[in-house]
Amino acid sequence: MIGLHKASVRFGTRTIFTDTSFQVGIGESLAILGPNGRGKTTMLRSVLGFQPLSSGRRIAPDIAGYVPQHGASQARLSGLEVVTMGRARQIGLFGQPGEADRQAARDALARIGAEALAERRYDLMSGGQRQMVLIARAIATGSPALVLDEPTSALDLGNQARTLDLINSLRADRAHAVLFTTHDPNHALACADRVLLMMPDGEEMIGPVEELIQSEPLSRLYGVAMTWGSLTGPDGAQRRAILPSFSGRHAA
Ligand SMILES: Nc1ncnc2c1ncn2[C@@H]1O[C@H](COP(=O)(O)OP(=O)(O)OP(=O)(O)O)[C@@H](O)[C@H]1O
Repeated sequence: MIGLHKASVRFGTRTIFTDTSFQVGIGESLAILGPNGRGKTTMLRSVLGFQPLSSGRRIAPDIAGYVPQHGASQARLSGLEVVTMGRARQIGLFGQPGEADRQAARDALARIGAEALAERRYDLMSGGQRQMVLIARAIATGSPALVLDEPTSALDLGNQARTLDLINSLRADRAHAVLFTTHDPNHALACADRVLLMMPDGEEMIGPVEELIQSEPLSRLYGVAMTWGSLTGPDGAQRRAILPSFSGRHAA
């Protein structure tokens, strides 16, 4: 279980959120959406205990798997070594990673289809490659709570699909609670059970994906008209996607 209980964060006179409560249970995923600078990262950092609360409390296990928005480069470590760092709790303060830790790290890379990054230098990787390694590091922690800050922001479309599939498989395995932020409402449709909308006026709305991923609240959220479009999936089935008004402009 991961979340906040009547939590508030203020920076000086500026309130980011007030009296916010939500809980994500095992087997569930919750997506946070909101405009730039509204406070999504601050909310994740509050859940993780990195951001002190002005009031209220957080609900989280001792260790959570965390994928930050930007992965700082770490000198001369391989992808596998960075993922193995996720095993810190199992390794202990003065311990050395063993074969079981390295295998858990390899398994985590394989789970996201990033085995090829194991032997590459992390500090020389692209932003998207680092993001894949950090997702694997979060999985390798073995924590039941995963907190991902815009996990698909630097990824190409194939890796976005793999990451959304991964989040789906994590909630389907009934062993993880997943909390993530995104700027793409279709990613919430793809792999979230509930969403928390951080509205521009300071209000927060929380509810099932089917209720809140809708034209009216999303148009208010972003200040851009949002409409449904229909498309045919690879299996021939009809699907719906929610799109901003600029979609398809100048398309043939
Ligand atoms: N430690 C801090 N002290 C003061 N202000 C801060 C601090 N951390 C964040 N902020 C401010 O709080 C606001 C929310 O920032 P945050 O990074 O949480 O937004 P966000 O919704 O994740 O944005 P984006 O979508 O652009 O990533 C911003 O205006 C930011 O400058």
